Formats: sequence, structure tokens, C-alpha cells
Amino acid sequence: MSKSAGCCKRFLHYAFDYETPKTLVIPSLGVGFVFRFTQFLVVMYVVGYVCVVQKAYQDTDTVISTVTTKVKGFAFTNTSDTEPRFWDVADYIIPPQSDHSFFVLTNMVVTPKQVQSHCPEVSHCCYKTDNQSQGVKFIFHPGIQTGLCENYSTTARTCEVLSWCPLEIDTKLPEHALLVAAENFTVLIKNSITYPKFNFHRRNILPHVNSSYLKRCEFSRLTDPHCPIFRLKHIVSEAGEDFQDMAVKGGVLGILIDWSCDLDWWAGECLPKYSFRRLDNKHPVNNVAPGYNFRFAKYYKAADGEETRTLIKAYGIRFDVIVFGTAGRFSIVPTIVNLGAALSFLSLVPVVADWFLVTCSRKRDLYSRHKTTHLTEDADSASVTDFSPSLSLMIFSTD
Ligand SMILES: Nc1ncnc2c1ncn2[C@@H]1O[C@H](COP(=O)(O)OP(=O)(O)OP(=O)(O)O)[C@@H](O)[C@H]1O
Repeated sequence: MSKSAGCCKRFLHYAFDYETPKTLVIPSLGVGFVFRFTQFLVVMYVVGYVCVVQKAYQDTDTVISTVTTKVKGFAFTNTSDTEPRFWDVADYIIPPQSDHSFFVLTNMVVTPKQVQSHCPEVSHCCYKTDNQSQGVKFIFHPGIQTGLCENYSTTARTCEVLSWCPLEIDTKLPEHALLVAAENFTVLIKNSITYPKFNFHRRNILPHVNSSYLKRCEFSRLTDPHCPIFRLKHIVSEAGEDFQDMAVKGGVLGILIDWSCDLDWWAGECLPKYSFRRLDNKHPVNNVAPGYNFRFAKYYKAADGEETRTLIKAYGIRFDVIVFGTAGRFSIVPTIVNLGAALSFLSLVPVVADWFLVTCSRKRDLYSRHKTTHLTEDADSASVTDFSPSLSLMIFSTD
């Protein structure tokens, strides 16, 4: 036969030989154990992981929510640097309301009676060259440099600027927070959520809560885990921080509300779970630019009609309310799809058992020989006589 004819024949066999599965019954305890054990693993995966842990029989939806907050509490300050002063919520919550967060003022640097004029910079030294002042170059100056040097004190000369004068000196931040009493302020968090796919609505003020209970309750993980009124000190300490420490330079704290729920009737009630964590990471070694602060001013006209302002550099804690969650409910479509996908792993079981059969069992040579039988049309009787004794051997012998 020529080379090309042989090649052609091989191709025809490859393309058109029909393969059909043959059942071999192998009375081997070892192979039988591997087969059943692999089957057991697949069934455990389907029942334990797919059904119980992943709840793959459920359709899911993510939460849509809205949050409002109201802080209450008052404080009295009387330090050497400030006048005696009573503080209520309108003084220390800035701005009065915002989305999903609230800022509580705890410390500040006040620069009163600022007017628009010329004054010397606070810390940049100044010398003159060709009638032009030269200062140390900083990216940020507190005003527009006029090109003149001014006596800042009897020993220091600094560059003159056009700005709101006198300039702020923010190096004198009080070491202890001004509003130490802020730790006892309370906040009411009203949170409404919806799972639109399931037409499910809920509030964190639960149906059994009435107004007299709301007036006196306070969140406590052990005794009152569903009260929506939180003491600020409690929030900060649950986040692993010290309120008085954090109040000096400020920071950002997260109030996390987890609405992950199983909405099947057998799963129980859908309730919010609260947790707290600091969001602005404190670096234990590189503590450059710690905390949270910003500036704002209160404007007024002085007796002589000049526009004047009080500049406040405010330090405090911003509380961000973060709502998240996924709900699931039984649905036939994901049940069929996920169960079908998981059960398809059962088709891998014979592959594992076959592999064990032809590589690890004692009679692997015998099993390998009979695993595949190749029938040729012109020698069918020979292959049958070859095959029958072996087959009977395989059915009746044990490992
Ligand atoms: N931060 C808070 N700490 C403690 N209780 C609060 C707080 N915020 C609100 N409450 C109380 O919760 C209830 C509901 O508050 P809500 O703001 O809906 O009503 P309100 O009558 O306008 O409240 P209020 O006039 O007392 O500020 C009220 O009894 C209120 O006093």
C-alpha cells in the first residue's frame, strides 16, 4: 500500500470510527470505594456549599437606601484661651445636615477680627535684593506678596502680604480637645431601605418601636441592639479608638449598616446589623498630616462699617453612614440553573474512578486491556473469542 493510501485510511478511521460506551462490572472494593467516595464529595459540595452556604436556589437583589441623622447634646467650655461658652447642636454640627454623614466639631483654632489689609507673614523669613523682597519659597502663601519686608517681631522680618489680617497661627492647636463633652452627644440614625426586585421595604426604626421608647433608648450591642440612637463615645470605642485622642486632630469614622437578608419565609426576620470602624487610616509610623480639618468663616460688619470675619479652623470627627446588603429569595430559575451546573460535576466521578482503575489498582494491566475494545469488521469472531474469557474473568474475580 502506498504511503498516501495508508495515510488516507488512517484519516478515515479517525474521522468515521464510531465509539460507543461499554459497561464493565468490576468487583473491586478499592475502585468501588474511590467511585462512591468521589460521588459523596460531589453530593456534599452540592448540598453543603451550593445549597446551604451559597444559597444558589435564590434570586438576589442589592439594597437601595436613604439615611438621615440628628445629633443632640450640649457642652460648656471655659478654658484659658476662650471665653466661657455654651454649645448646642447648631454650633457644633457643620453643615447642619448632609447626605449620609455628619461632622461633629471637637477642636478648633479661632482667628477673630480679620479684615482685608497688609500684614507680615507668620513664618517665612525675608531679605531684600534690588528693592525686591526674597522669602523662602513655599507653594502656599497666606496672601499675595507685596514685595516688601515687614517686621514680624523685634527679631524677625517676614514678607508682607495682602490678605485677611491678622493671619491665622494654627500651630497653637489645643492639646486637649475643646469640646470634650462631645463624647456624650447622641445621634439618631433614620435609615429606610428597599429591595425593589422583591418589593421589600424596611426601616431601622423597627415596627415595635414607639415614641416613648425612642426617647429613652440607647444602642448597646448586648442589651439594645436595635435602638437607632447611638452615643458618639460608644461608636468610637467600638471602632477601637479613644474619643478624646481622636477629638484633638479629628478623623473619619464609618457607621456600617448591614442589611444582608434571607427573605425566604423560613429564614426569620430581616434586621439591620451595625458595626463601626475608623475609615481614615492612622499610620502607626508615618504620622504626617493626621486627622481631619477644614476652615470656615463667620462674616459681620464692624462698628465702623468695615467687613470683618472670624476665621475658624475646625477639627472634628466626620461620621459616614454606609449602608450595604444583598437579599435573596427562593426562585425556580436559579435553582434549576445552579443545581444543574453543580450536578454536572457528577460526570467527573467515573473519570476519577477510571483513572484509579488503570493507574493504581493491582490488576491495572488487565483492566487497561479491556477498557477499550477495538473491533475490526474482518476479524469480529477473533475479537469476540479474545474478549469473552477476559470479560468473564473481570466479572467474577475480585481484587
Ligand atoms: N440624637 C438624639 N438623641 C436622642 N434622642 C433623639 C435624638 N434625635 C431625635 N431624638 C428623639 O427621637 C424622636 C424622633 O425624633 P424626630 O427628629 O423624628 O422628631 P422631632 O420631634 O422633630 O425631634 P426633636 O424635636 O426632639 O428634635 C424624638 O423623640 C426625639 O426627641
